[in-house]
Amino acid sequence: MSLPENYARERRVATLAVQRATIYTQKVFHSLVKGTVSKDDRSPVTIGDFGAQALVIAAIRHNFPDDEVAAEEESSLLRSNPELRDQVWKLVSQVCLPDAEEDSLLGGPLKDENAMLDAIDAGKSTGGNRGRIWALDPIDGTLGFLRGGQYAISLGLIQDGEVVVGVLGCPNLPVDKTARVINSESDREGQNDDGLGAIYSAVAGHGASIRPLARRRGPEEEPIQMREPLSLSVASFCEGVEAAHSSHSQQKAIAERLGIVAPPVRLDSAAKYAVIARGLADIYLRLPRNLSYEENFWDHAAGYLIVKEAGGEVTDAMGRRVDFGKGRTLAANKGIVAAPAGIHGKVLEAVRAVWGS
Ligand SMILES: Nc1ncnc2c1ncn2[C@@H]1O[C@H](COP(=O)(O)OS(=O)(=O)O)[C@@H](OP(=O)(O)O)[C@H]1O
Ligand SMILES: [Mg+2]
Ligand SMILES: [Mg+2]
Ligand SMILES: [Mg+2]
Repeated sequence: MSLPENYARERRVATLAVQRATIYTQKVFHSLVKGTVSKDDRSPVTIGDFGAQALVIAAIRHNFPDDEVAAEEESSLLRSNPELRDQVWKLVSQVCLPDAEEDSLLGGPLKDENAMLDAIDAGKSTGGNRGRIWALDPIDGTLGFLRGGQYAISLGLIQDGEVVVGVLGCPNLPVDKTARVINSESDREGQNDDGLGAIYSAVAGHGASIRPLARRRGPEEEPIQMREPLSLSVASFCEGVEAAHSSHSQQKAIAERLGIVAPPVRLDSAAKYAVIARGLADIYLRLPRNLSYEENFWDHAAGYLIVKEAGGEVTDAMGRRVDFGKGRTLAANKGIVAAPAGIHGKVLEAVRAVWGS
């Protein structure tokens, strides 16, 4: 089989599929704000996850019918709950891209509820290190999504165990690299939402780029590059919000050891990868508190490639290469350390001193 040189078609389809799914999740979020969807239970998350997964997988299957997809959700809850299913379908059936030609590239609207359920269930690949497998998280950072903070639609193409295409839709990240990163609805006060929403993408060996989410037509892609901080004393790091997912105290000790003085930027989801790739912060630390936890590979595939292609290095917390060919989880790895290539070694030394033993 001859390999496509730069995966241009894969990147284009993935970017548009992620754009369509973000339009959908924003619709869900607004119906949540308006009160048409209740915030008390998990339904907004569920409606968001299921619909976004259906929209992305339908687009992939339309364009690459021989590829496998491994995605977070499956449809049994929707099949047994007609009311929820109707809510999802009502929103899914309204979503299209602003540009008709681009929308038809994705296969146009989904046909009916059954097509939606089938698309959701086409995400059951078990992963592995052979062939082409798309890893999809339809909403990563579900808690951030609910809060009106950061969440991401994360889509990566893994070929023979290597990530070759990565796309991250980040509806609540600024396009402008000097803007503030919000992480809740209340952070937005006084801020103009117009500049929010970016899609990051990367192809192995071909760099990473950003484009605004809301652009109507044309590429408007801009290459991105990480900052190489002149000294660690001016660097900043980002970490997750949930103290159960990573050790804030150990991450603080590592930052102190490195001479980092700025407080951590805390945000949910794979948007953390986008934030360092864009130069809004420098280092992403995810040191597990629970050593038996295996990271889902869809939480990392896209972000990993975007950071690498923006000039970064990404390993696990023990300095090992991140292995995406082990199934639906990163079974051979623990935690994540992502930093500009020039300082990654130093960061790892500090991680080893504080955590490695
Ligand atoms: N115990 C534990 N340790 C590490 N990671 C876990 C754990 N439990 C869940 N998850 C996964 O975390 C995903 C959300 O990651 P975040 O980076 O947004 O979380 S955090 O902000 O760091 O707290 C989240 O993804 P989503 O479910 O898509 O939101 C989970 O896949
Ligand atoms: Mg996730
Ligand atoms: Mg998810
Ligand atoms: Mg989840």
